[in-house]
Amino acid sequence: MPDAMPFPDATPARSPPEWRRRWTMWRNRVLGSRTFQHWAARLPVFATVSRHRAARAFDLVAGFCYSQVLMGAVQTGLLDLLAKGPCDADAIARSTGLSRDAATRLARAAAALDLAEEVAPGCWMLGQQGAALQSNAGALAMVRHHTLLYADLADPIALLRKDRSEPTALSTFWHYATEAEGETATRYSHLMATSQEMVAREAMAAYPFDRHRRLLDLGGGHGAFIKALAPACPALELGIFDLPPVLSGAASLPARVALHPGDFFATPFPQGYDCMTLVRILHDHDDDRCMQILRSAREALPPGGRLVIAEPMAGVRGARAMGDAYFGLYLWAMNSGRPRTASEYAAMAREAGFTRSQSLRTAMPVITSVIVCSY
Ligand SMILES: C[S@@+](CC[C@H](N)C(=O)[O-])C[C@H]1O[C@@H](n2cnc3c(N)ncnc32)[C@H](O)[C@@H]1O
Repeated sequence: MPDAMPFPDATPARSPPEWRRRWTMWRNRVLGSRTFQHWAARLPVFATVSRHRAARAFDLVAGFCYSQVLMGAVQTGLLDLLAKGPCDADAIARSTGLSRDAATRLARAAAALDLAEEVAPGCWMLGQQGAALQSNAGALAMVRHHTLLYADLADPIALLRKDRSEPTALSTFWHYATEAEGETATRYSHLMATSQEMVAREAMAAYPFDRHRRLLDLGGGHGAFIKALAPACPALELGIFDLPPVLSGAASLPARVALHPGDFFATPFPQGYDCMTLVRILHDHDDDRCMQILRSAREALPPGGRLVIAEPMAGVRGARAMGDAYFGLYLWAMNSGRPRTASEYAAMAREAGFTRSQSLRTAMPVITSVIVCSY
């Protein structure tokens, strides 16, 4: 039975202080005034800010189109093609299977978004954003995977109205991925593994895992995190806990890695590990299930042991759009889980029996934040 939880989104709403209400009303009236907008765009100091705001507003309006240009550039192989060298519209058309006109339109759109660069009239190479993305297999896998998310978001109101009561494209994918044997489990674990490298790098930079003797990665999939950790911590004994069909696909693991097939919600976690990691696990689960995982980890860890939680979190300065807008809707569409703030995790960890939680800084909170819990 799910516990009655004190944490969820149902935190009682409070009214803002009167000054805050008045100030926000006034500010919004001014910013929404056509006269103010007209003058602000022309006054020397205001002009830069106002142009920047206008561009941001347009990005919000047009963001879906930009994402589809990126999807087109990835799925047609345009980014891969441009990585090889300069191409004109005919070469792009031949390689992508588009007409010459369509190829030109896509290349120009990609150039406007810095995915491509027109290095001579009618001739394109990779742009700066394109170069960064094209070399990042994890980001490209996520872009391709977004076809499912966009299918669910085609009618966002309908998605929100369903209140997570009906299957969605994303929930079906994740459901089969964790329940099914074979091809789907492999496809899902591959997606996770390719996007794992950046997360592992950030987590390892934030926390000294080599201070431990034995580490268990809970929900470790095919072992991408463990494989990243192993060379950096040669003395660490390692283990992975995951569902049996997922673990059966794990390959090329170092000999010192023990596999523990099991289910978070039915199998006690193995004992004897002084560090456990939850990398991109908890945000996938609703609060009751999240508490079950935290309690099981607390029971299996010895006093002084550490639970390291690494995932993108909500309410992080500089990464709020990712936490609350992207993951908020992604996890809604998945019909499970929610992005949480570090203080929500600290409260949940306390409830599970941990007495200390510490948030560690990461250089790229858009990729992951890190919290360490102990008792
Ligand atoms: C989002 S993936 C994260 C994988 C990996 N930690 C990473 O960051 O790449 C979630 C992982 O949790 C595992 N998982 C999901 N439900 C589980 C359950 N009930 N018991 C054990 N593992 C589970 C999945 O098989 C998958 O490997």
